[in-house]
Order: sequence, then C-alpha cells, then structure tokens
Amino acid sequence: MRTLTIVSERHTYPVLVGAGALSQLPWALSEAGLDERRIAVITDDTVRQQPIAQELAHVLEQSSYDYSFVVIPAGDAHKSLDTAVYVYGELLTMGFRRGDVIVALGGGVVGDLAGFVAATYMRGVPFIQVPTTLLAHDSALGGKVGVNLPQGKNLVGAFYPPKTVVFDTRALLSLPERQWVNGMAEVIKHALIGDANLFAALEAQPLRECPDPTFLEPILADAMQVKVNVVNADEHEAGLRQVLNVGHTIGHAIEQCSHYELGHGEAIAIGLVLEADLAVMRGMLTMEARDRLVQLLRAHGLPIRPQERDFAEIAKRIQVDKKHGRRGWTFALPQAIGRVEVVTDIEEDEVRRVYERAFEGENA
Ligand SMILES: NC(=O)c1ccc[n+]([C@@H]2O[C@H](COP(=O)([O-])OP(=O)(O)OC[C@H]3O[C@@H](n4cnc5c(N)ncnc54)[C@H](O)[C@@H]3O)[C@@H](O)[C@H]2O)c1
Ligand SMILES: O=C(O)C(=O)C[C@@H](O)[C@H](O)[C@H](O)COP(=O)(O)O
Ligand SMILES: [Zn+2]
Repeated sequence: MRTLTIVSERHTYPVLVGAGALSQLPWALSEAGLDERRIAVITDDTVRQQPIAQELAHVLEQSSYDYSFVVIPAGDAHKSLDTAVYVYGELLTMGFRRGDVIVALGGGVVGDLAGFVAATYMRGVPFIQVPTTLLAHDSALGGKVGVNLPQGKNLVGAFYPPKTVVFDTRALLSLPERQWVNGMAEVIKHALIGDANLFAALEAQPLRECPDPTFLEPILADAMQVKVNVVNADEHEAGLRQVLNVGHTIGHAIEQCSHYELGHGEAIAIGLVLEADLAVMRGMLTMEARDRLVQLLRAHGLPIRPQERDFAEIAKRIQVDKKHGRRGWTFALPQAIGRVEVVTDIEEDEVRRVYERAFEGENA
C-alpha cells in the first residue's frame, strides 16, 4: 500500500492507495480524530450491490461503528441540487448531527455530491472519500466538490477537502470495462500534464483492463502524484491548478450536450484531442506530440471525435466555464507531452474552426 499526502489550507490529509486499503479505514478515522462517530455512507444504487460495499459494512461492523447507507441513483444526471436535497432529508431523518461523518463510497458522481452535502449540511460536517472507480483516482483528491446545473457542469460547489482518502484498488475488480476505459482518460490526462515517463509507459503497454494490483499500483500512484503536486501548490485554483482542466473546457460541454450518454472520461478524451488541435493551430504543440496523444487515447479504446454537430450548443456551454476572465476564453492547452500551459485569450472563432474541422473527412 502507498500513502500520498495532500496539504490543504484546512488540514493535511493522507491518501491511502492499495489492495486491502479499506481495512485501514478505522485507523484513518481515528487518526483524523473521528473515532466512535456516527457514519452516513453515501453511495449509488449500483455501487451498493458491489462487493466493496459489503466489505465496507463489514469493516465498520468489526469496529462497532453505528452506520447507515444513503443510496442515490447512479449517473451524472443525478449529480444535482435535487439529489443533494434528497440526501439532506435522509440525513435529517436519521438525526445526523454536526459531529457525525459522511463516507462517500463510489465514483466521481458520489464523491462530488457527497462532498458537496458534507460542505453544506449544517454548514459543514467531516467527510471521507472511498473511491470505487478508476476515474476517482482524480475526483477523490483535491477537495473540489459540487453539483451540475442544467446550464453546465459543476457550476455550484466548494473547495472542501476530505479528512482522508482510502482507495482500495480491489473495488476496481467489479468495474465494467467501459468504466475502466473512462477512468484511463484522466490517467492519460495526468501523464500529459506532468509525467512524460508515465505517458511513454502507457504507450508501451496500454491498460485496456484492470491489471494485477502489483502492476497497477505504481501507475496509479504516479498519476495521482501529478495531481497531488498541483493541488499542493495551488489548492484553490488561483492559477496553476487550471492545468488539471486540460481537455475539460470543450470536454465538459461535450459531456453535457450528450445528456451524459458519454462518460466524463470519454468526453474529456474528445476534449483533449480538440484542445490539442487548438494548441497545434496556435503553434504551441507539435503535430507529432498531438498524434501521440491521439494514438494513446485510441489504444485505450477512448473516443476521439465529437458527435454533437451544432457548435452553437457547445459554445453556449463553454461560455459558462468557471476559468474564463473578462476578456477571452481561458483554456489549459498542452505544450508538450508532460507540459500544459494556461492560455487566457482564446477566441470563440478559433475553437469553432478546430471543432468543425473534426467532422471533415470523417468517413475517410
Ligand atoms: N472533483 C474532482 O476533482 C473531479 C475530478 C474528475 C471527475 N470529477 C467528476 O466525476 C464524475 C465522473 O466520475 P465517474 O466516472 O467515477 O462516474 P460515476 O461515479 O458515475 O461512476 C461510473 C459508473 O460506475 C459505477 N461504479 C462505481 N464504482 C463501481 C464498482 N466498483 N463496480 C461497479 N460499478 C461501479 C457507478 O455506479 C456508475 O454507474 C463526473 O461528474 C466528473 O465531473 C470530479
Ligand atoms: O481537480 C481539478 O482541479 C480538476 O480540474 C480535475 C478535473 O478532472 C475534474 O473533472 C474537475 O471536476 C473539473 O473541475 P471544474 O472546476 O472544471 O468543474
Ligand atoms: Zn475530469
């Protein structure tokens, strides 16, 4: 098992990663000063049926914790204020108090929503992330919590760090192949941002399915370390943290336009390609590096072309992205494999050009 450390303004917290990490949860609760608290485990109706949920219940029972499950419907369409209101109601019904603890058991949807509930219920209760998807190697770290609005992704939220993250990689054994691949998009994103060696290792041996834990752990830890380094330098996204958003300015718009038919990682893969095209058009990135990115995404079975033909629909959603200042649009664009830069003067017309070009010669 490996431990990474995140230094937040509120508190420093450990990220435990490895097969069997869940057995460390009572220790982690105790280290965070949360012994003998009441626990609400927020999860979704798919994760509730998985072995990892039974395992969590077993661990809590063994340590005599008083716990209850609060179950929400699976899927990004439910990462909403309506679902948060439902969860607040369930917590009130069970008499959940300020001193009690929320455990987010699930992928990024559960983590973001449960974290948002934790940040806001009675003005804030402690919470713990127990990620269960590969994609959540990203979402469980860094304290961004929130929900979507009909107008755009993650438009309401907070920076609210968990007390600890316990990532038991055995959870990934029940993940469907599509969800594995979905998570690989953010692993590739982390390699693109800050680890050219990881990028090359994935080129040499693509991970189309969950490998043996001894092989997976260092790869996962390297991807997570890229995020940890950025978050530790700029927790509240004053500047540098925007690099973690590469692929997302267009990707979020694509994700929402698909009405969440596309997974987050699938949409981000398409966004990464289009934003790499934009970087090439601006003379920031070589065509060779762009082609390596496209090949790596393809090798992992990720989509690389958008489906939504109406750029106006995409532009409407890009417009509400949280990164933009008052002048142009702000994008995080790749400069090289292992380096991303924030650009603040992107014109809508440039994005339209790369977007519409993606449909040219599509049947060739
Ligand atoms: N806060 C952040 O920093 C951050 C970072 C990246 C992504 N996100 C957010 O994360 C979300 C995407 O996360 P996701 O892809 O994990 O989606 P998700 O939580 O919807 O999980 C994907 C699917 O896998 C199922 N699932 C989860 N764990 C499983 C398991 N162990 N076995 C079987 N099925 C399982 C879920 O029920 C769901 O149907 C998006 O809303 C995105 O905006 C947030
Ligand atoms: O942690 C970050 O910062 C990220 O940008 C990670 C992204 O992968 C993630 O999807 C995040 O939720 C996007 O944040 P947002 O600020 O664009 O909503
Ligand atoms: Zn993301």
